[in-house]
Amino acid sequence: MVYVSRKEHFNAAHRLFNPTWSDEKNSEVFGACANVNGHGHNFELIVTVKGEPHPDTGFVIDLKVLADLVKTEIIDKVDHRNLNVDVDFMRGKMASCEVFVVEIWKILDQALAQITEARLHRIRLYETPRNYVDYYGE
Ligand SMILES: Nc1nc2c(c(=O)[nH]1)N=C([C@H](O)[C@H](O)COP(=O)(O)OP(=O)(O)OP(=O)(O)O)CN2
Repeated sequence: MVYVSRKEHFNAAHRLFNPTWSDEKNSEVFGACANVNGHGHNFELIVTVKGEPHPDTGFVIDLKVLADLVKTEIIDKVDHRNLNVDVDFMRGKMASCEVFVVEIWKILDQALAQITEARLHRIRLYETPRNYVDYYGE
């Protein structure tokens, strides 16, 4: 089994708040991340796919194919957007990295299954250079 990864970059804004809570409680729990007009991040998304190298190509997946898939399925939908208001698959959800990475997984897992036998292994999402989350589909 070989693990192949592609890293992409995007900018997006979000606001962390729970609409069922008061402004005071949101500020208490989320601090400045609950500010009404949101805040932005330079995200890094690392998508790792696993599989056996194909005997003819030596590829688990053509990295150009993986790059195009991540771009069309995710980056084009989130880059320079507000996750709370502009991104269909995040509408009505908490815009935390944890929730975001699970939604990204659902989309990529389904899209990959249509083009290859290689499987999604991990999605790593950096929100800042020091904060990141990993999701393995479990
Ligand atoms: N479990 C989570 N905690 C937090 C999330 C999240 O998505 N999941 N998000 C945030 C904020 O959106 C943001 O990431 C906070 O940034 P900040 O604290 O400024 O982090 P930095 O790495 O830029 O700065 P440090 O000073 O190094 O912490 C908050 N929590």
